Amino acid sequence: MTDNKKDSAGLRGRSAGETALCTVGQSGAGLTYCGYDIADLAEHARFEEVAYLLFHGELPNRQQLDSYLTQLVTLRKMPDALRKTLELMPASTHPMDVMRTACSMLGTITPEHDFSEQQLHIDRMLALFPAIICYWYRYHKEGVKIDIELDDKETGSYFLHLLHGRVPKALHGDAMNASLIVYAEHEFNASTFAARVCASTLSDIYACITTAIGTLKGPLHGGANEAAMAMISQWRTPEEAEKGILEKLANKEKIMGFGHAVYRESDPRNAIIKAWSKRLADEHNDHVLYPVSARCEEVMWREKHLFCNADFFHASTYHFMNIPTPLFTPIFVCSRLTGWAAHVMEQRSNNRIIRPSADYTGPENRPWLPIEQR
Ligand SMILES: CC(=O)SCCNC(=O)CCNC(=O)[C@H](O)C(C)(C)COP(=O)(O)OP(=O)(O)OC[C@H]1O[C@@H](n2cnc3c(N)ncnc32)[C@H](O)[C@@H]1OP(=O)(O)O
Ligand SMILES: O=C([O-])CC(=O)C(=O)O
Repeated sequence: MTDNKKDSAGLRGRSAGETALCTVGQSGAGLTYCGYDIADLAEHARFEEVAYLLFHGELPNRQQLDSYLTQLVTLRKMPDALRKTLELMPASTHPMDVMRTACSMLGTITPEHDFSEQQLHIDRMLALFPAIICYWYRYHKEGVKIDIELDDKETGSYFLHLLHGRVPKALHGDAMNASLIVYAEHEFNASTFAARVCASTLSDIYACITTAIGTLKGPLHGGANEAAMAMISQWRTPEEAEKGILEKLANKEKIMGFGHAVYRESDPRNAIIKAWSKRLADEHNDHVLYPVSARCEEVMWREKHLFCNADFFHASTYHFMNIPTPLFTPIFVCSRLTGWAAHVMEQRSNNRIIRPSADYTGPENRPWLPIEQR
């Protein structure tokens, strides 16, 4: 039998290539995008500035940012065939399957013929992804065909406007902006690595992003924010939360939104998103969800030395903005698309097909056995 929990399982701790996009967990620099600290970006930048940084390696100046924002607004045009596909998908479809299918479908309508076109395709996805999920959601849940060609300049406010049918409060636009920034990029995480593997075969950009969406869906990766919401919404008081967490730990259950493959002591994004959760909890006069979440954090640290990752306080943050739980991971897609796309471009710029080896653990060579003798 294989020891499938050996230290190297899951390629943990092994370098699988180079990147100039991001550092994760280096001492003295918890998380940086192209050399900029995540705390500075989340406090001072707009998400589209960060997207530009990841795509071009440098922050835009005012004129570059303005023209990029305008370009993204002009790309908010849903092809008819995609609109019809969204209407045809069953209301019971998992929202991440909507994203995955719509991305793939977009690649049939506006295929990437040549890598020289990559930036336009990436920008089109960035412009359209919020509309894809909100159009599908509101069509199936409310029976309305929403107008997606709104003129909100920023992706986060645009998403909330599409979802709720009104211009969001500035506070909520800012919370979404910070959320999109902290989710944008994270080195060789599973979905990004999957995108790079796909890119390394010289496949097209829609194939790479579709691969990444499928990989992000799982509860051990992007799906953890929804799983965390499902968990915390069971509890009405911090005491109930403490009891519930202790029971889960006793049953050897994984607690979603805790732990990380790279960070050991804390996830630098947690302080940022937790602060947003607190601001929104105060705005809502909440005395349940935030204290319950804070108690989970305390108990997990005390019992297991496990800390909240980027997903945990996203659950309450999104909930306070009245975002339905099934849309949490699709929002992650709208953001991480920037990191995925930047990695695809980086892979393409210095490509060799990614093809590691495996340590064989199967039977020794054996003679062929005719079917009658088995
Ligand atoms: C955006 C993101 O993708 S962030 C990650 C989102 N995912 C989650 O929140 C899911 C919950 N967390 C986990 O499953 C894990 O912590 C992962 C997948 C993130 C990382 O997995 P690994 O790198 O294997 O974790 P690590 O090596 O630190 O695990 C050490 C031990 O802690 C345990 N552990 C890790 N996380 C948790 C958790 N959330 N709850 C309970 N126990 C945990 C592991 O089971 C392991 O114990 P074992 O050796 O007895 O099996
Ligand atoms: O890096 C990882 O393993 C998971 C991830 O995508 C993140 O934390 O944002």
